[in-house]
Amino acid sequence: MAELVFYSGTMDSGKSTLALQLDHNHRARGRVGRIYSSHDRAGAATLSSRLGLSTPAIEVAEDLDFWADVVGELTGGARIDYLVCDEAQFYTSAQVDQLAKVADELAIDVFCFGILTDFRTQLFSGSRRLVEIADRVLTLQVEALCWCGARATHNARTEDGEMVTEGEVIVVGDVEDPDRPTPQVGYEVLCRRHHRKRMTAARAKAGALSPDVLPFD
Ligand SMILES: Nc1ncnc2c1ncn2[C@@H]1O[C@H](COP(=O)(O)OP(=O)(O)O)[C@@H](O)[C@H]1O
Ligand SMILES: Cc1cn([C@H]2C[C@H](O)[C@@H](COP(=O)(O)O)O2)c(=O)[nH]c1=O
Repeated sequence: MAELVFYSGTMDSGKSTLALQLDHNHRARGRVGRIYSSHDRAGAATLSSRLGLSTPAIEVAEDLDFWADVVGELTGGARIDYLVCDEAQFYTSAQVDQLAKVADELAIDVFCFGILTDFRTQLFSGSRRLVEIADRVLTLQVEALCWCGARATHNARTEDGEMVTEGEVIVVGDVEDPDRPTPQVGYEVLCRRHHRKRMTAARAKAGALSPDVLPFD
């Protein structure tokens, strides 16, 4: 039985690396895959990892129909054993339904990778649908860490180091180096406690300059 699997984790938790590794392992055993991504940081029609590896991919625009795309390829004589779908949070709910149909009706394994929630802590459309209908939802084992050392569970958007909670849902970007002098729009992974308090690494550093007074709130 083919499966629809959702690998999820915060930004910078190794999802794209795992997607590339999974594709490599399947290809090494003679299986044929089809790779999709959406709004990758390295540009359109690419699946890239921060470890430096990347591969061409089919760009998933809002009007891409996975079912039609895969059936078209098969009808043209291509072989497809599995799909790798990165940045799946950006897919529409209907596209995730199409992926489920591909798994169920065409016996093609579908491996999706993506973040669960946006910078406002709300589920992305694609992730919501995947949580609802995937056969398995797996959390990545390599945990990204908050600046305090706790497991990072939230993706914060920052402007000049300050966390923001309003704006467009999709803004392609990267996790910032907190030591960069004047970062513009970027992302930082935080634990829930520090996301609630809007305490980014930059703010924590600024706060450390004033003496600690009990209670530490
Ligand atoms: N220089 C490095 N050395 C070792 N590991 C690194 C290095 N740079 C990045 N990584 C690893 O790569 C992970 C990010 O991989 P990536 O696949 O791009 O993440 P995601 O797709 O989840 O955003 C980091 O969490 C870290 O484990
Ligand atoms: C939280 C959040 C993220 N994004 C963007 C930023 C990146 O381009 C991708 C996540 O990629 P990664 O491989 O998991 O690091 O998503 C966004 O557009 N909106 C958000 O709220």
